[in-house]
Amino acid sequence: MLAGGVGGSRFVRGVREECARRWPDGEGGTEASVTVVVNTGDDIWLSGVRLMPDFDSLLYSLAGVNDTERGWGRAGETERVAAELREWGVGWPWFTLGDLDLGTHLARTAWLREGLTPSQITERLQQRWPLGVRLLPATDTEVDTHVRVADPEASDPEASDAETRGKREMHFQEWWTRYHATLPALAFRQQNIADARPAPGVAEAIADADLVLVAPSNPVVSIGTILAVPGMREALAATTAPVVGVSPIIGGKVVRGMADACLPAIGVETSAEAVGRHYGFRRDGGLLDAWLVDETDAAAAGSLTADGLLAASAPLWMHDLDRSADLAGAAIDLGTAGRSA
Ligand SMILES: C[C@H](OP(=O)(O)O)C(=O)O
Repeated sequence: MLAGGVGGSRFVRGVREECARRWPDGEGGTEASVTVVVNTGDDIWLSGVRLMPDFDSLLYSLAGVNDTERGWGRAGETERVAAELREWGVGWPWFTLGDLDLGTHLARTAWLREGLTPSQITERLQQRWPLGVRLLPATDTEVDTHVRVADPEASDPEASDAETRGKREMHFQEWWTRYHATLPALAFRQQNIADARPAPGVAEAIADADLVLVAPSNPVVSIGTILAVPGMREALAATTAPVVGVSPIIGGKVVRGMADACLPAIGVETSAEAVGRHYGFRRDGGLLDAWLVDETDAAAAGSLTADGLLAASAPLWMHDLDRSADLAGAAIDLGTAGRSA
């Protein structure tokens, strides 16, 4: 499965639940083996520590130690260290690091300093709780996403170059957290992306899969970053497993997050059909064998089907674990249909 952290967590928990329903192993787990290839484009160095927000969201959520009310971070979190950092003028005052969360970042940074790779570290972090799925970072290379934004205040009177006037670039986390994606995004750029390779185990997991699911995550900064890693698209094109995507857009609106602020930068409309066509179908050299949209977007599925593509509709709202599992079941069924088609 390919996933980001927010929509990704809910969907992955649904997949784990649905696998336990369909293929129980008698101990409350499942015989199915689920591997999640996690977006690393949101990662950042901040206050001297390495953050991997999507990986940590998945880790905390699958472990059941996440803050379900805020939708991010650890349950029972305190912010004493963040208050001290603010006094020292270290880090970003608008980006609060919780104390428990900082423990994870400190451990990760200590292991990085010891020479471990991000995939070795994520493996270590997963040993603390039985997650029931395996999480792999998409790549071990630091591919932090930067956003080029339109900002009239960035006008540098000295700048003679129309290309740079009224524009500036910032880390994705600053755009997302400080500006809540309100500065119009012109482009997204992942640092070092040309030198990146899929992390160890990623290409093998895709090659050996019976089914590949694309979570209803942000198509630009989460799934888009995973797909931008050189070698990833080739691995997905080569697998014999059906690739089934789930739309992150319902009725022309984002389910959560701010994908609608990202899609215009890549010239894609905020609609279930447009995102499906943007991923493209394997028949035409794209990503998908099948695309799952919400029932309210049944017309989009009809329009894709009329073009000879496999698409279906099902309830996509993941209000609770049961509904997330039902959605995962619909995606698995669509994959089975894709395989026999
Ligand atoms: C909702 C979506 O979640 P993610 O891509 O982190 O899974 C997003 O943040 O736009």
